[in-house]
Amino acid sequence: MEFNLANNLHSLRASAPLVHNITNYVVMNFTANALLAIGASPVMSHAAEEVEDMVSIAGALVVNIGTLSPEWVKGMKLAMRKAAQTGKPIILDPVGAGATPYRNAVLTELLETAAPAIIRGNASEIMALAGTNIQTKGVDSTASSADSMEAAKALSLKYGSVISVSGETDVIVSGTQTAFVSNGVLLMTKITGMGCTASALAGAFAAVSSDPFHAAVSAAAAMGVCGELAYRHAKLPGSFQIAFLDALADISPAHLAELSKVKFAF
Ligand SMILES: Nc1ncnc2c1ncn2[C@@H]1O[C@H](COP(=O)(O)OP(=O)(O)O)[C@@H](O)[C@H]1O
Ligand SMILES: Cc1ncsc1CCOP(=O)(O)O
Ligand SMILES: [Mg+2]
Repeated sequence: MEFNLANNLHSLRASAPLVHNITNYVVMNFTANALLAIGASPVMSHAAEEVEDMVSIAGALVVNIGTLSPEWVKGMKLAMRKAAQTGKPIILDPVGAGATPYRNAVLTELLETAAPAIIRGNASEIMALAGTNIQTKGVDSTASSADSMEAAKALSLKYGSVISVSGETDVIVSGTQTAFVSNGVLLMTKITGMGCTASALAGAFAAVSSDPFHAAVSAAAAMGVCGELAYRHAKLPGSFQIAFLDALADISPAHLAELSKVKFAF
């Protein structure tokens, strides 16, 4: 299937998919607004009592371990199992992988529960998940996406997942296919939740696409292009965050495709 970014954004807006997020306290509001802005329908829900029902009516499940605790892990596992049973794509954001043994242990449990369609993280997180000896600095990366290529390939083969590594250039790996997205601005690293937003958008694109590789590339490109558009209006973090939401809502499918810098390697 040919990659068509404009069509992918058009499909997203045409069906406004419900995206079920089990995500962290820090970014809930921002990622919900980002999903609404691009044209999806977000719901944040983590209670074990309801996650199976919620994921059953959603188009995709985004699991983000940013502020995890044992009660939430129960909800994550139930939701992931149900998503796998009902054929809903799972997007896993391994926030802070490699920072603490608890995070690493929970990630092992989650990956044993169900294979994600897409794992989206920064380079340190992806390297930690692949077993490379690296210490993540809290939730921020200490490595570049180029350093993580081997780890991303190994993880993709191990879980059959698309691995999307963010950074100056986003690298998206699916088996033997790789894509490089070189959009974005450095200021994006100075606003909390930009990576989590990339994962949430991957959920929205995955909900409307049968190809998780194309969904992950679309999300990375939409993030980067909207970052560049926002930077035309706002050069400081507070105003940039708002301008970024505006860009997500304002961009047309054709304009997104025109400004994207995506390269594929096979
Ligand atoms: N140095 C950079 N230059 C341009 N864009 C970047 C840079 N670093 C990250 N980004 C973009 O910022 C977003 C968040 O990525 P990142 O900061 O790596 O994630 P996280 O917040 O999970 O650590 C992504 O869309 C990514 O492409
Ligand atoms: C700061 C912080 N602490 C726990 S989760 C979180 C948000 C991380 O968001 P992102 O990975 O998108 O920067
Ligand atoms: Mg992150």
